Amino acid sequence: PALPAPDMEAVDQALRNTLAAGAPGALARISEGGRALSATEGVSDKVTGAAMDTRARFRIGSVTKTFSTVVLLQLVDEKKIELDTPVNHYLPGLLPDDRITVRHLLTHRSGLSDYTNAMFDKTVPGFEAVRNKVFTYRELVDLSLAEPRTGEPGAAYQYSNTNFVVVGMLIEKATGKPVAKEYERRIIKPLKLRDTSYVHPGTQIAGLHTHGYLTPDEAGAPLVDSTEQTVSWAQSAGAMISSPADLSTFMSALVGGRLVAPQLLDQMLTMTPTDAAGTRFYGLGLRRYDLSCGTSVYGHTGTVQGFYTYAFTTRDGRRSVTAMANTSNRGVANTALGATLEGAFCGKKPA
Ligand SMILES: C[C@@H](NC(=O)[C@@H](C)NC(=O)CCCC[C@H](NC(=O)C[NH3+])C(=O)[O-])C(=O)O
Repeated sequence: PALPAPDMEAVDQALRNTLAAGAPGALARISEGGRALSATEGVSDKVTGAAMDTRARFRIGSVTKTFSTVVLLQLVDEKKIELDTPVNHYLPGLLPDDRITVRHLLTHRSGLSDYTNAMFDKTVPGFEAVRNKVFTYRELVDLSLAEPRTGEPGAAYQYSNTNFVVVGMLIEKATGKPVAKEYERRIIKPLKLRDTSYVHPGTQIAGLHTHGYLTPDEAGAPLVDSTEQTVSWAQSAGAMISSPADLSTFMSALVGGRLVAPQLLDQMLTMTPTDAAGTRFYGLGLRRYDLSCGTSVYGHTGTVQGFYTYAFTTRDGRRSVTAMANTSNRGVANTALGATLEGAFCGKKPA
């Protein structure tokens, strides 16, 4: 069934609400049938006053997890990795439990704790301590293994960046190549994603880009320009750079079967609920949101210092939406910005 036309007034109101909540800027870009509708509010650079621009690049945070999942599932299709094989079979001795499988990583059911909770317990000091640091994958995994596990393998969904750091290790072990090369040749080149790159440990966002501003824990404290960082604390769990158009191209190509084999896409789309209301789900490195109008959308969210992103598409990939606010922390952006999805996919609310 055709979707109702996007309600751009509602989308823009959601952006204005995001600014009222403290974001310097916010944007939404809706692509459908080769056309794009855009909405922007506020500034992408607090110093120059440059306006938010849907052509600009930015840090996509955990949307990176879906890119990493695509690469891993291509390796599964090539019989280099099996989903239900223990991780320690490929990376001997890495994890303290031989029962943790590759699938547990992609579904956040490994029980491995998320080292970023302690790392960023104090938001700005935590960020300043790591923004120029370069970690090895092993160092990040060791941070996690120093903490108690959150549960038995396979027992429950518990979001953890550690899972996708291990996914990066699996990709590099199976291919003998850095993940940057695998993203490039398996996704970025084939889809011609000209604004998408993985430049870890570089700290710059090349070309036209949005500045990100981290909101401190202390109410009223000045925002911190967090645009430049290595994102080495996240890497294959969150260090990708992209643009609204590229993310929409990626998400619609994914659900359209252009990136992973059909039976593996089916597994990626096999969801378990992650919220009490039963409207939020997680599959393999992919979220599903069930919107108020009954439409299910698929994609991922991303939180990296100074940037909050939603990148979602319909099941048939016909309509894709990228929304982004250039601040993060204290839920400043999430809720208000999330309302863009309702306007973009559900159209005008019934009177
Ligand atoms: C949940 C989210 N995950 C991600 O995008 C990953 C890469 N980011 C995080 O885990 C947040 C790290 C702290 C950010 C910092 N927060 C703090 O420092 C809190 N003390 C910030 O808000 O910028 C997702 O999937 O949407």
